[in-house]
Amino acid sequence: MAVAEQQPVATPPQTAEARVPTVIVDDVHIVYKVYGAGTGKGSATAALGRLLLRRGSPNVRRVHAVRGVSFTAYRGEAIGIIGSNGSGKSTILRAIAGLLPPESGRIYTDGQPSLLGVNAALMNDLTGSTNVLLGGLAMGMSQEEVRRRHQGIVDFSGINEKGDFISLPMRTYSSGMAARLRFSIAAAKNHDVLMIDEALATGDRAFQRRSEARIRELRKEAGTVFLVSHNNNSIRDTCDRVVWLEKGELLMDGPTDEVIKAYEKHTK
Ligand SMILES: Nc1ncnc2c1ncn2[C@@H]1O[C@H](COP(=O)(O)OP(=O)(O)OP(=O)(O)O)[C@@H](O)[C@H]1O
Repeated sequence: MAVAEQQPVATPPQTAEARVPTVIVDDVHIVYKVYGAGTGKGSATAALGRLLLRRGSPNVRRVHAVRGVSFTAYRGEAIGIIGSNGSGKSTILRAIAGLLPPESGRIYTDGQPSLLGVNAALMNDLTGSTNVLLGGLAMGMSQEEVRRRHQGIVDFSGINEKGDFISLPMRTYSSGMAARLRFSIAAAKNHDVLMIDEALATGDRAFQRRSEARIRELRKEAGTVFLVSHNNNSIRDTCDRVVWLEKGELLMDGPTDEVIKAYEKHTK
């Protein structure tokens, strides 16, 4: 329309130029398929019969864990992901990390997202020290770089505060100690997108403070940090934005205080 064409083109707000998207989650659905979940017989003969008749297994159960979730994360943001047990928080992180394919919808990422989960694989029979080396190499550091950063990583983890534990096998560590070492190895590198699943919950207050400070640094270095946690204080201290999932759906996405207030009201 002629009138519309004469309208001046609106200039985007200043901040829009500075905001670089790092992760775009667009109407994502994630479905787990659980095999052998039914009550039918699981015998080899029955399976062969199904193969011959070209029928699927009757025992596949579908768990629709994430339902139509959309949001965009920007460089320099720390985003908390909250919600009750089983609401889909870990699932969405695993999908952003590329470990789970969405059933439908799309996920775009800029740079390589790293998922630091409580289950991140370190070798239990190897010493903490060797795990620092292997973990550093696995993240793409050179041997020289890992050697240079080794002491810093050990100090950050606080593993040696009560004796020389770093030279003992990881299986001698408590779950909290192991989680602290995992976080310390991962946080030694600058990440484009770092996703942390509950790792902070296991450390003591001093370690939590160090981790929160490191997360702030990572953000300054232009990364994006996602933090899944049941600890609202951790989220408050670290994140400026929060995404609230419930039963796989996005209930709220906004400034930390607003979303946590609504969540606390909901859970009371
Ligand atoms: N490997 C799996 N196979 C089948 N279903 C799964 C699997 N992992 C998770 N689920 C289901 O997907 C849903 C979401 O689980 P998810 O672990 O993402 O939740 P969460 O919000 O991280 O929970 P929590 O706070 O307890 O860690 C749940 O219903 C769960 O039972």
